[in-house]
Amino acid sequence: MTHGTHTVEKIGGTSMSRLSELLEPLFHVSDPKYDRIFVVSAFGGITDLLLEHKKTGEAGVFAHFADETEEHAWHTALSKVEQSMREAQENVLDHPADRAEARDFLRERIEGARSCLIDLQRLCSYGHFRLSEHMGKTRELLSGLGEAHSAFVTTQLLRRHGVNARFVDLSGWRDDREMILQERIEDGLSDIDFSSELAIVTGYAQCTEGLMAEFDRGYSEVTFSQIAALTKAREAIIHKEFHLSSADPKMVGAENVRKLGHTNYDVADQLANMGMEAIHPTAAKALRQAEIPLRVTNAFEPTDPGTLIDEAEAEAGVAEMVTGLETYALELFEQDMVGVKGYDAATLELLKKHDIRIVSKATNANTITHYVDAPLNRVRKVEYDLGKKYPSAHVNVRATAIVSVIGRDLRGLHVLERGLGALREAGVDVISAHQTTRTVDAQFVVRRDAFDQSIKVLHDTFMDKANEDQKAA
Ligand SMILES: Nc1ncnc2c1ncn2[C@@H]1O[C@H](COP(=O)(O)OP(=O)(O)O)[C@@H](O)[C@H]1O
Ligand SMILES: N[C@@H](CC(=O)OP(=O)(O)O)C(=O)O
Repeated sequence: MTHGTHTVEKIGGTSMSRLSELLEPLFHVSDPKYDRIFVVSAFGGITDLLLEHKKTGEAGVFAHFADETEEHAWHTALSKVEQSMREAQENVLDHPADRAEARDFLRERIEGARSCLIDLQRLCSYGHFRLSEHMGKTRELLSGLGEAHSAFVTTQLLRRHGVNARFVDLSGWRDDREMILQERIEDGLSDIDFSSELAIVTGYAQCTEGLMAEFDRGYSEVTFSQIAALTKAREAIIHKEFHLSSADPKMVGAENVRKLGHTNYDVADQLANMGMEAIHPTAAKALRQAEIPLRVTNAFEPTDPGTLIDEAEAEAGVAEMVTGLETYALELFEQDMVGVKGYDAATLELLKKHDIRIVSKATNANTITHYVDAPLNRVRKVEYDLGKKYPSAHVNVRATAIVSVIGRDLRGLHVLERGLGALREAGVDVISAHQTTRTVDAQFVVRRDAFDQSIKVLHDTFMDKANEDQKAA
C-alpha cells in the first residue's frame, strides 16, 4: 500500500485541557505546517460527567437518565457538565468574540440534547415505547457532545492564531443520514485540502454500528486509527501529557521514570488490559493491519520523537513498565464445593450479567476468587446474587490492586521471584502472584492500601541501573 505524506495525530483529554500551552509546541502557530489531521478527545473529565466516571463509576448524565435515579437528577447533571465545558473553553479562549461564539455553540448542543431526552422520556411514558430500548442511542448522543465541543473550540483557537483550521464534526448532530464508520469518516474529510487546511476532527464519530456500543470508553483512538488507516497516513501519533514511561510519572515521580522509546503492540495490549490505555486494542489492530507506524509522544516536548510502537521483537529480557490497576477480589468459599460442578460457571454468568471485567482469577478445592475491574456497586450486586444462589457459601468482596511488570520479553529476569522478594522486604503482603506462559507480564495482587508502594518497589527493582545496563549491553 502506498502511504500518503500526512500524519494523523490524536490529542487525549488530559492534554486537551492544556490546549493553550500547545499552540507553539504542537501546532507551530507562528509557522504552521499542514498535511496533519488532528483527532481530538473531549476536554479532561467531560466524558466522565456526560456518561459516568471511568474509574469510580460515579453517575454522569447518562447513568442518571438510564437508571432514572431521582426525578431531576439527569437535568442537574447536564447543567453541571455544561458548566464544566464552559470553564474548559474559557480556560483556553481569550478573545471575547471566540468566547461568545463558543458559548452559543455549547448552549445549542446542550439544550438540543436536553430537548431530545425530554421528548424521549415523554414518548416512553406511553408504554408502547420502552426507554430501555433507546439507551444505546442516548449514550451515543451524549458522548458526541464532548468531542464536538472540544473540536469546535480548538478550531476557533487555531484560527484566531492564524492557522487555517477546519472543524470536522463527525458526531452526526442533526444529521439524519445513516452511515457506517468508514462512510462517516470519508464524508467528513471528502472536501478537505490537507496541504492547506488543518482538519480538527471530533474523536467521536456517529455511525450505524455505534462507536460506543462497539468500543466504549477510549473510543477516540478508534476514530483516530480508522482515519489513519483510511487515509493511508505516513504515521499515526498519539500526543499525551507525559512520555510513555516506565511507570506513571504521577506515582513514582517524573524524575524517576524513563521513556520507553521503542516497544511493540504486544506490550501495548498488556497496558490496555491494565487500564493504562497506551492505545485502545482495536486501534492498535487497525494500524498494525494498515502497516502504519504508531508514535506516542509527550505533547509538551515536541522535539522528542517519543516512543515508537511497532511489531519489533525484544532482543533481550527487559522489563519495560510497571503499572497497576485497582481491583476487587470477589471470593466464593463453599465447604461443599469439592467435586461439585457449576460454581465457577454460575459466578461467570453473574459477572457477565453485571458487565464486570475479570482481570485475574485463582481457585482451589473450595474457593474461587475473581479479581475484577468494576465499580463497587456492581460487584456488590454479584456478591448479593451469589449469596442468594448459594446460601451456605461465604461470599465476600475485598479491595485489592494488581501490580504488573510488563516487557516485550521477560525471560531470564526472574520477575516473580525477585518481585516477591522485593515486596516482602518492603513489608508488603502479596495476596497472589502469577505469570502466563508467554512471559510478557507478571502480576502481583496486593491490598489496595499497598498499591502505590508496590508500584514504587517494583519500579525500583526492575527499572534500576543494572536493568538499564543490561538493556544497553
Ligand atoms: N506508564 C505511563 N506513562 C505515562 N503516563 C502514565 C503512565 N501510567 C499512567 N500514566 C498516567 O496517564 C495519565 C493520562 O495520560 P494521557 O494518556 O495523556 O491521558 P488521556 O487519556 O487524556 O490522553 C497521565 O496523567 C499519567 O499520570
Ligand atoms: N473522551 C472519551 C474518548 C477518549 O478516547 O478519551 P481520552 O483520549 O481522553 O482517553 C472517553 O473518555 O472515553
